[in-house]
Amino acid sequence: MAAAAAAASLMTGRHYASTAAAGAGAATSQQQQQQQQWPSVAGAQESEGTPSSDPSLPLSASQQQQQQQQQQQSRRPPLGFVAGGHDVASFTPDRIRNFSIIAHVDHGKSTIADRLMEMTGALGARTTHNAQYLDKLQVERERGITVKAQTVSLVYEHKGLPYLLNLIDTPGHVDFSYEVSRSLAACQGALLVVDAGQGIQAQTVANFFLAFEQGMDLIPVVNKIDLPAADPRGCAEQMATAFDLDPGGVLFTSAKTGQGMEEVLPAVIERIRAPGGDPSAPLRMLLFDAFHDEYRGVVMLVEVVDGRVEVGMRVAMASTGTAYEVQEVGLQAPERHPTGRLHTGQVGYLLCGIKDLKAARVGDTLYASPPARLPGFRPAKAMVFAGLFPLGGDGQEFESLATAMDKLLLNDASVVVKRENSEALGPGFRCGFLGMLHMEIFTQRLQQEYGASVVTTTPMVPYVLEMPDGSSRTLESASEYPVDTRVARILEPTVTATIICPDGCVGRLMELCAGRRGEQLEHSSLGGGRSMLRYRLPLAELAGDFYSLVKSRSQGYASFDYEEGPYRPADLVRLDILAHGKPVDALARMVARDDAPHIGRALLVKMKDLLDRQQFEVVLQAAANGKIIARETLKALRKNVTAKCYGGDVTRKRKLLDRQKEGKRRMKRLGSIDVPQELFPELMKTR
Ligand SMILES: Nc1nc2c(ncn2[C@@H]2O[C@H](COP(=O)(O)OP(=O)(O)OP(=O)(O)O)[C@@H](O)[C@H]2O)c(=O)[nH]1
Repeated sequence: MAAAAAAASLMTGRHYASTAAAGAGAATSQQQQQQQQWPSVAGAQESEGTPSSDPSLPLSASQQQQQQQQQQQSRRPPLGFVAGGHDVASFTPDRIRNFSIIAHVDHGKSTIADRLMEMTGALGARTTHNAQYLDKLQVERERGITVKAQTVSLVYEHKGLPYLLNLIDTPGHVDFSYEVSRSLAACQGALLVVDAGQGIQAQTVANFFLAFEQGMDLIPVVNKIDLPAADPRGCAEQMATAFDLDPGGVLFTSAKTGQGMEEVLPAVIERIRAPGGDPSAPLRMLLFDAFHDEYRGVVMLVEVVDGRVEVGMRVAMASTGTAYEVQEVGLQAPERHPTGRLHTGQVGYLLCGIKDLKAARVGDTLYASPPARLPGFRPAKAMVFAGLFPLGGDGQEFESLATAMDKLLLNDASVVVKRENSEALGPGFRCGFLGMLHMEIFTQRLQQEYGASVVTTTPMVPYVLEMPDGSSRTLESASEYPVDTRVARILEPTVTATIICPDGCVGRLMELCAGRRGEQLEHSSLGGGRSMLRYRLPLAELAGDFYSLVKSRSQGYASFDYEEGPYRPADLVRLDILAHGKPVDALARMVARDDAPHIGRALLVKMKDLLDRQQFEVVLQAAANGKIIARETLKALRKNVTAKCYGGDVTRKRKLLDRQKEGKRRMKRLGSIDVPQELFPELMKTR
């Protein structure tokens, strides 16, 4: 722990102050010199900016704020230096490690990241909340899952030498493996974490292969060894067998209690190779992530592959050739910490005052003079399409949705977007997502982070239509399926799904897959009471409640992952919902021919349920390829919401009417009928 105690924070002065004291014994003379210089920086600022005042008088709020700001500035190391007194230039590639943490969902990546930050002083005595620091997005905190990869730089002293460690926390869910592969491109190694109570899960296998394909150095970690049900040795053996790793090299940790955590960073330094790259070569940087800052424009996260970047330099994007002046550059530690420059092998942020959100393309190369382009990322392939429309139909709401989308797209480059016009919902966007969860998260982030109100239409997978003349085209929206023209064949995307579960659940999960048009490929035993099932399933069947059914049929013990499979012929029809005899384009969907009658009926019943506030009679019908297969009539109904308030209690009456008005504002006009916003997610779940 001596090394950990001597480790220094990069950023927060409070932490710097405490770690500097703790590490004073180990500090080098350069460090001490640097530490001594900082108070004089503060002193200079005080003498210039602060009017002298009587120290015995209480400070006003603005004076307190000013004092706090000055204290913060005074604790900050000068530009080019990081706390601990290290010049950023002293971190030559051999003293840098860029690593990631990969694991199945919930196996403890973010908690390990938090613990490492705490150990190196990057978090210090943080008390504000218990959620993981790197899970910054509201949606991440609410759902307790990581959606975006995050980056943080740590300084850690090992065998008397300071190292700059760049840690990238990654998401675990299958829908976000695109984020994982992007983060891995900026790393040379990873901690492969497994929960000691659960062992290897489907996403552990998928992430292992992602890292393995990129030739990364892997450190196996068995986490949560404090759990009563933990089987650390068994898990280590599983990892050694499944991934052909040395069982002696497995680390055992509890990120919760801190047990074994002191071995992690020394292992990172000793077992993960330093970044390659040539410090004397012309500058080349890989842009591996970006996000929008309201005041500073586009913030780019980069790995300096060769050379060095400095404030004032001009850098150009390889894809467009557009050049920008570097305004600020620094490390994420975990907040932005300007250093004035970044050297070969370092991972940090870059501000160039870019306002055009489309100018920074993740995966692009940035250079100072044209060198060879770095390999980018494989383009993300959209597997689920859905329409996104503003809740209100006016042009202003559309514009604000468009702006919100641009900002979010910068931070989530995996979404494919094009403009769409719906007869029922007006102007909006057709978006392609990596999966269902990805779609949900994207819309939730639009609402939470950018205040956009959106209506999402029923998601659809991309079908291929083969026409009798031999031509073919991709269908991304069911309303575009030609019911009047003969289609020779419809091909649908499939996936190869892997389910790992306790032996006792196999029967129930097989039944679930068979009911979803699944074809069994493999059923094998993994030993220790666990089985592996592999199925070919139509991707469309994974929409809706599939994940939750896998979980409920295995009491939460099964894990599920999939990879893309081939396209297969399918017998499908276009299912339309008609209001007053007119198809509502936003509600069209493709379904298996045999399922059309019961899905059509279920949709009408659900709509009738949700639409009971209409003020005139509405005829609802379902049609399969243009042929009516079900019908429901919604009687005109005017609820007198104030009926209960006889006796003339005006305030109560007004409250009720206000609530009714509020309800109306959340309505969306679909052709001639008003529907509540909840209609769309409810219909999505119906099958
Ligand atoms: N008992 C115990 N619980 C732990 C340990 N590490 C993490 N946890 C808990 O496990 C849960 C999941 O931890 P996270 O760190 O969010 O897991 P994650 O892998 O980052 O999850 P995703 O980001 O969603 O993939 C949380 O409730 C943690 O408090 C540990 O060592 N012991």
